[in-house]
Amino acid sequence: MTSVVLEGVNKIYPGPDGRPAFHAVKDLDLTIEPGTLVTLLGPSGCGKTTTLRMLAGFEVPSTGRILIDGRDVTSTPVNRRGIGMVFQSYALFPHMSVRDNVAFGLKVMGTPGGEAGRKVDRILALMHLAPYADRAPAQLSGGQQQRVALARAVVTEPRVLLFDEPLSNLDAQLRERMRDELRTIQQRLGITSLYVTHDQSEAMAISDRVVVMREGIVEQDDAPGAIYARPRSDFVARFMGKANLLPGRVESVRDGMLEASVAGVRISMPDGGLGLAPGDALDCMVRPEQIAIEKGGPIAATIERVVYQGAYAEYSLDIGGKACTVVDWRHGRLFEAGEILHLSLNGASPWPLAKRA
Ligand SMILES: Nc1ncnc2c1ncn2[C@@H]1O[C@H](COP(=O)(O)OP(=O)(O)OP(=O)(O)O)[C@@H](O)[C@H]1O
Repeated sequence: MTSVVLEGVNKIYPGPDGRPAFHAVKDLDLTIEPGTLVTLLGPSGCGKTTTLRMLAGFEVPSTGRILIDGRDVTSTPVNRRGIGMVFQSYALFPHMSVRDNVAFGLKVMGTPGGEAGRKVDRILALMHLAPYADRAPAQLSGGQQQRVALARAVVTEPRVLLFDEPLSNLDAQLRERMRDELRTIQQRLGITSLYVTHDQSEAMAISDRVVVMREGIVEQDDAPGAIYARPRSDFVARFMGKANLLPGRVESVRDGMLEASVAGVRISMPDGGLGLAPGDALDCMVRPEQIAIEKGGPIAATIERVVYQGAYAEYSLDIGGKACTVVDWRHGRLFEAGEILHLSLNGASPWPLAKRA
């Protein structure tokens, strides 16, 4: 299995006059361990696609190196990097059958007919595409077309697979199914992969590691669970889902844990490496699903807005002038705007986000 390393990579795009104009990727260090899938996640324009295109070979880094299996490929042409790609637009050949689309890369590589046929058949079966082998792409659904695009990318046994928002053209339900299929295939074949998306739930579901980018800089590079539970910045906390930032004050710090008074309740949490000391003010992050609505709970909150979501209800609350969101699926009835709820942080895993002045 293949490793990928981007080392001190910068990309500065030239302006119309040819002079350096836009710093799209800044001092990027990124390692993709063999067989794993790493996702670049971030808002539009943060440099995800530029990074992917540099790894593919479509863009040349302004400075820095790209290594595949320890070999410097920074100036190796696209077709010699052993990379397979899956895009948002499936980019299938419309006049060719599914089988010929999938076989195309093998043909270009000069794989002998018999061997190519066997490889194509194996991939078509693996991807449940065998019944459609003789159809044209236009006779397939969007999901099936994307599966053909994936089959075409993996049949040549690339060392690295790149995905650029591959599911964006699919409707929500199909997107979820394809996401799971894609992950299963990637893991089964053990192909080292880089995946680009701006959808946080897709990133969480599919990745071994998530790299959150903002304005060309890596904000955090971590396992999905760690990024969600222990974000390193306000930006990451909010990008990964709804986050309540509750003000508090540090009471004590010991052995990597701190005790703080948050919304009038004493709770303990990791110190988050923030160098906090007793008396410091802090912002403490608590995810909405970690706050329990509980009779006799110590925090009183007024409901401002209710959004019913079927499986759960989302409540926008006011806690002494501070906005807070809670989700609830335990109670049979919906609470209403204006009602007072009592909340408990028992069972929550709060996380200190920032020291406040
Ligand atoms: N060829 C180019 N010349 C100049 N600037 C560019 C060029 N390509 C991209 N950029 C700029 O670089 C920044 C990063 O672009 P990039 O496509 O990598 O972002 P992205 O995170 O993939 O965004 P999106 O999710 O919208 O695709 C953007 O501000 C973009 O305008």
